[in-house]
Amino acid sequence: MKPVKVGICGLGTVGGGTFNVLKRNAEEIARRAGRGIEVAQIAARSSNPQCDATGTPITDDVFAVADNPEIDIVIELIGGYTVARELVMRAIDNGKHVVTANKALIAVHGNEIFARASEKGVIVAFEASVAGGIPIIKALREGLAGNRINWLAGIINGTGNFILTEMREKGRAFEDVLAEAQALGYAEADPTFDVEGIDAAHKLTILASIAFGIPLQFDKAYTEGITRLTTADVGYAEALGYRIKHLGVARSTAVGIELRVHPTLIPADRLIANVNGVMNAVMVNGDAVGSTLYYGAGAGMEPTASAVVADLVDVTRALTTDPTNRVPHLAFQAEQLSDHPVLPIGECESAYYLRIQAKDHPGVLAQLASILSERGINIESIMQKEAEEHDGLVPVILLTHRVKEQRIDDAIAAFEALDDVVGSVVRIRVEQLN
Ligand SMILES: NC(=O)C1=CN([C@@H]2O[C@H](COP(=O)(O)OP(=O)(O)OC[C@H]3O[C@@H](n4cnc5c(N)ncnc54)[C@H](O)[C@@H]3O)[C@@H](O)[C@H]2O)C=CC1
Ligand SMILES: N[C@@H](CC=O)C(=O)O
Ligand code: NA
Repeated sequence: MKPVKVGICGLGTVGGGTFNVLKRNAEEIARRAGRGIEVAQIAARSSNPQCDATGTPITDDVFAVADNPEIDIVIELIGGYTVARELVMRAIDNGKHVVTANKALIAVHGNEIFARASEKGVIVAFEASVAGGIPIIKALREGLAGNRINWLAGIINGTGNFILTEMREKGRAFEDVLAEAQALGYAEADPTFDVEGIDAAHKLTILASIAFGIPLQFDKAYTEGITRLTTADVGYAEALGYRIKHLGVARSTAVGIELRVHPTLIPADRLIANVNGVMNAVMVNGDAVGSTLYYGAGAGMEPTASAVVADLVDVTRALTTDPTNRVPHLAFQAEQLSDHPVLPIGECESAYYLRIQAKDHPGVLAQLASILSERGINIESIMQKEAEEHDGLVPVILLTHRVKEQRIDDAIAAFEALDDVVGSVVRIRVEQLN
């Protein structure tokens, strides 16, 4: 059988990795796909020193790939929402299948893209868009298809986890580690997407749709990054037996779906609390299977290429078998997506770590405790440190039981109104992830 012809758009970290893996493992890949996969054209603005593409036709126009009648599958690896969207739509309109690593594109324009792909009878595959090399989309769509998914929680930004790990283990400065993550090809073109949680929110949006059968709703995701975390809070969390990780959490409740990305305290003995560096991990809890955990490299040249190539193999197989019997884009049949609402953050429930800077006066603790008890918030533990010599302020650290976020917001406002409390209260969510 003749090889499937693919075009790579964007020859950066992931594009270069994809070319290299396709070339190095060509024989193995053809044995799995049932036919060869040949890169017939590349669109790139410049060459990539980590990838020798000599002999493959190169253009600087990505639309030339989408319009190339020889090409069966367009691989979008340029990133961004604008040109990438036009490119993918053009490829679909031309009847081509698409493989992309672009979570921003899928989270924001996926509903439109999938509708057009279904109309045209083509596949859009995006395994590399979430958690890099971990086959989490395949696991959710296929491996867990018998379950009602209760919740999922993941470390889904490699750059952010790399920064937190290096800061905690080696005391390195934030900016210094971020620059290294960029040099290693982990970071987004705009690294504020990584450190402000936007990239993780893109990925969480995709996972939640596949887990719960809801349309993609990135605009409803609550997003908080890692830039406001302090080493003091990392230390206090450890003293209480927790690690702080940047998590994406999606939970199905009777009234709606929680969709939130934020730093989170996790008990230090959980496997996911020990996922370090660029590694990602996603826990998925299903009613039949219980809790499961998926772990692997969340970013980088070849780990991400691994997922891109797996999608190419899937599409190639689908081309040679019954094209009407495909796994739906969001795991549920398009006409079966549910309108179960995504909840505003105030309606979401979790436990909380609170750090309050209090004046060293008797009775402060009693005031704090009564504010919580008046609002029906139970205290799990309380820790009061020595007064800091330079300002005489006492850090008071409280862990609460689970409660709706709006009640904690209300308690924090009452704390901050006390004469004996100075500055803003630090609030970090806590998840047990059992
Ligand atoms: N780097 C990583 O570890 C991962 C990246 N991704 C996603 O993969 C995509 C690509 O990311 P990277 O390879 O890291 O980015 P990159 O910046 O290394 O590569 C993108 C390449 O596309 C080229 N490009 C951009 N616009 C173009 C245009 N209009 N015409 C021709 N070439 C164009 C750029 O010159 C660059 O060489 C993004 O959507 C990113 O979010 C997903 C998972 C992991
Ligand atoms: N910038 C992203 C790349 C992979 O999706 C990350 O750091 O996780
Ligand atoms: Na993946």
